[in-house]
Amino acid sequence: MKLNDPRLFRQYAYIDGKWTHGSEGREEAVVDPATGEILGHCALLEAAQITETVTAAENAFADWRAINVHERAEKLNAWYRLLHEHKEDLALLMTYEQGKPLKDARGEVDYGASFIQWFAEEAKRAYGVTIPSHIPNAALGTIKEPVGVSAMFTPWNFPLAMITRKAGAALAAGCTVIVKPANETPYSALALAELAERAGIPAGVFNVVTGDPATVSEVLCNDNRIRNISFTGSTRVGKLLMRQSSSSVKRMSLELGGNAPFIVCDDMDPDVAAKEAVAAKFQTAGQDCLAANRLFVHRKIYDAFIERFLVHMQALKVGNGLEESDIGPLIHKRAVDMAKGFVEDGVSKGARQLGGEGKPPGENFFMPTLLADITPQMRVFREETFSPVAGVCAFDDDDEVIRLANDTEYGLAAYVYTHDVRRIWKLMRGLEYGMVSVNSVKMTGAPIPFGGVKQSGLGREGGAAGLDEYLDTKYYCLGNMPSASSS
Ligand SMILES: NC(=O)c1ccc[n+]([C@@H]2O[C@H](COP(=O)([O-])OP(=O)(O)OC[C@H]3O[C@@H](n4cnc5c(N)ncnc54)[C@H](O)[C@@H]3O)[C@@H](O)[C@H]2O)c1
Ligand SMILES: N[C@@H](CC=O)C(=O)O
Repeated sequence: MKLNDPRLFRQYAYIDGKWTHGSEGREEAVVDPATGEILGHCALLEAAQITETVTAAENAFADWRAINVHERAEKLNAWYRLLHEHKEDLALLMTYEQGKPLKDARGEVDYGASFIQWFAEEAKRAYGVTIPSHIPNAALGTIKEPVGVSAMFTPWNFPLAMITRKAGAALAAGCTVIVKPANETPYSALALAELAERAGIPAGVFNVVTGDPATVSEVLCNDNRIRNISFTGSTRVGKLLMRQSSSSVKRMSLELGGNAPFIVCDDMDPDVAAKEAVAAKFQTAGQDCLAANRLFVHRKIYDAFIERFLVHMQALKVGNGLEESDIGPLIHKRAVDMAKGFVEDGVSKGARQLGGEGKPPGENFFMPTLLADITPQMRVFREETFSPVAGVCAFDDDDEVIRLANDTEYGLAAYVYTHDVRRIWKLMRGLEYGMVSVNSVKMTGAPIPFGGVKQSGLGREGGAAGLDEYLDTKYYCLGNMPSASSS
């Protein structure tokens, strides 16, 4: 891996401003999912080292929260600028460890950096309120205070932006942070630590620990000094962290799985809708919580839509992310086997397999596939495929499609395509999802409250709500105050 700035490639954990290996010398290989080559290693820290990290973050908290918010914002803005300055290296690191095409990796660096800048500004407006008093001669109000040391578990599909969306908010609010990146993609996180240090973020404020996920989560979830746990990943692991954290009653933000419906009404041009559906499905090889998993298309345009979808899907180039491809590898062989399982299950229950031809360019690649005529009995309908496998079925009216789309335990994001304003309103209100995007594939960004309902998660990331996840509201009552009136 040839970086312009080789110091961005770090293989040790970053604790209290120091680069640290595991105290027992244990480490794990990090593999390029496109080629299977070993890129390097990451340290497997021992439980005692995780506890020491909490101590460092706890010690740093008093000073960090006390810094004037404008000064904190200055440091965060310096970090933001460094991400842009090193965009090419960060994108390259990401493509090597995650596999996504370089153009998408560059997009993620921009996306990730935008959270840091946005929260640096938003923290200046973390206002409390004054409350007209019901108590004679009292002054009532609220102030916002940082919750304390915050631990973050982040996924391999967006190795940089899922860190900055959490850490940008937490640091801006005055919290200190411990990030545990996915073992598949530690290098983006460690490069962020290197840049945080260069930006002047003090030792102990931003820490990156690597290690066995179960060991790290056991320590962090049970430590009383950790006041907030934020996780992005599978619903299965989210539930595990909730259980582990219950002993110490922590704040929790969970961004879990999605099973996004993509609804196309009969007033749409099938080609336009199909092109958008392909864009909403195949980014990051379908390993995206926002990926359009189930396509619901009005029966009148169903066949035409499928025909155009296949044309756009088959135009996508599958290959190594370093070689101008559109679809890179899946994260590991297990994910390829999962994708095959969805196809086999659907076909065995009557779905038509469309696409998927051609020889994959490597063991971890999967050719984009559409399963037509899917039913709620199939796994592709019920589960998030997290792969380039999509399912499509026809619907006849709006009530039916709302029922079908809501027939899932998930509720993260939904897409609606129609120009009929009455249908837009009906579908938008009827869909049990945290986010509904109408006639647009792009819906995310720093200012929006990203998050789900049902088993897709708790809390919001991004926007003012994202900052609030890291702030406690303190109510004050100043009694017996000299007052011009009783309020
Ligand atoms: N929402 C997302 O952005 C997102 C991201 C990654 C994976 N996923 C989900 O994961 C599934 C497939 O990925 P997978 O096989 O790697 O899933 P997984 O559930 O085994 O792992 C998901 C992530 O959780 C972490 N993890 C596992 N055990 C943990 C623990 N005890 N404590 C803390 N973190 C732990 C892993 O390091 C990994 O990064 C997909 O179907 C998808 O639903 C979702
Ligand atoms: N694509 C999502 C991340 C989920 O996997 C986002 O934009 O935040």
